[in-house]
Amino acid sequence: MIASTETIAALASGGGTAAVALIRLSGPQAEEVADRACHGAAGRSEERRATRAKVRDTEGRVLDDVLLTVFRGSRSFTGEPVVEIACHGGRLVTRRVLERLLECGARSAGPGEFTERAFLHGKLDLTQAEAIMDLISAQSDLALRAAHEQLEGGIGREAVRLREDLIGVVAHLEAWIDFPEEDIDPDTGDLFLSRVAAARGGIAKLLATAEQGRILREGVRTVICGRPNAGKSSLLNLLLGSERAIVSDEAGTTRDTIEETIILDGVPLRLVDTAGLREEAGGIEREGIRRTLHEAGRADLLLVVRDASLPAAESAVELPESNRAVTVLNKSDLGEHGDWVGSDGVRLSCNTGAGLDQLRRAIRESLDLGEADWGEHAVAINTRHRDCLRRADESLETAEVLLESAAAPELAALELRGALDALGEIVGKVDTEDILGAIFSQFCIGK
Ligand SMILES: Nc1nc2c(ncn2[C@@H]2O[C@H](COP(=O)(O)OP(=O)(O)OP(=O)(O)O)[C@@H](O)[C@H]2O)c(=O)[nH]1
Ligand SMILES: [K+]
Ligand SMILES: [Mg+2]
Repeated sequence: MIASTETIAALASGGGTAAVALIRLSGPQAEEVADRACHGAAGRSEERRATRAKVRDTEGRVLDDVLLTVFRGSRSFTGEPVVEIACHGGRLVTRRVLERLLECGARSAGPGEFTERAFLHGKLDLTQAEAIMDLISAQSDLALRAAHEQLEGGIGREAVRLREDLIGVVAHLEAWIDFPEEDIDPDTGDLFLSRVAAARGGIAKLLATAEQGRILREGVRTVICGRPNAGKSSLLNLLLGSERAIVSDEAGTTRDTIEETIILDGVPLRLVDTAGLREEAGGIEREGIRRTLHEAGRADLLLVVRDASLPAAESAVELPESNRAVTVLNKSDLGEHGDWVGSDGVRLSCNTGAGLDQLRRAIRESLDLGEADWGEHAVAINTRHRDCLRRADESLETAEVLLESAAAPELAALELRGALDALGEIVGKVDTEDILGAIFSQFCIGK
């Protein structure tokens, strides 16, 4: 545990005008600082009980009437003394109260400093600290749920469990290297291998949630593309429920990409309307088409819109390969051209809205993102976790090869330690103490 010497202060609530704002003080002098600003009110107040007080300037004039809550000892969010001050939420009044606290001995907190202190005091692991950010920035109910599960330690626990299993393996292997005369089971080699394989299985499971994690945090990049006048902008507007993009019967209306986010069954979709694709375009339109192809190339999902009242050849488009694409056969209200009979695709009319439910279902199915599919693993890793897990897995893979050949157990042990470090990074812990602890408790070597 690391004791901070400075007391930090910052506005914990949003910066706009509101009825109430929350200012947080944290550090060894939190109570003294509040007492100086409020003439002893913090010291007189009961712990974890909101108490009325007045914040006063140097001349004793009242700056604001506030509610103080004092958290003594380590029973606080940061794990150190904290005073929370609920003041009136005007911009000027919050600024004056905060300035007064700085005059009384606090310093301005840096970004994330309260959470960092909570981590340093062992109140949170790194994944939980990250979950706080996810929680605040969640755009959908599903993202919120994932953030809550991560905050409750879902990912951290799994990383710690994997790591503890491996600590046992390293301890065993190192004991075997250091004390070859000790009784070693002839099956030990196989046992090592099976435990490493089990750890890799656990890592693979977590890694499999990376894509979901990205989608929850960033949304599904959904690019609407097709020939001019197929009804792409009409589709964007229909999905949004507002007339965001210009719709007209003039081919080439949309020149630049337009982006908007919708939530579909708890999953954010970042919809991108694009310029229609056609060969004969020139000038600005050609630049628009270049952008369309660029967007299509980095899409998670393509919505390929075709005017089904026309012959198929008139709405054909060449697009980058995509494993996720939904074909929309638009303008179904005009009657379907014979070319389309029996072909796949969602029949839709942007004019009447007929087929919208089917389209929503088709999108959901193409993404495997139904709420039910997520039930078991609402926790989804972020890119930092993914990088740590990949490194851990690479080390384990090398260790497996070394263990199989039984040629260099020292190198295998080194690789395993590399994996432990990478897993430890996920929760923010890297040390060797626990390996030593495991050796002594399990093997009684010193006897
Ligand atoms: N009848 C009918 N007309 C539609 C439907 N959807 C779009 N339209 C019409 O088709 C024309 C083109 O629609 P847009 O949404 O501008 O088409 P777009 O694909 O965005 O066209 P560009 O931006 O020029 O590439 C407009 O006149 C729309 O009113 C539909 O479902 N039925
Ligand atoms: K158009
Ligand atoms: Mg358009």
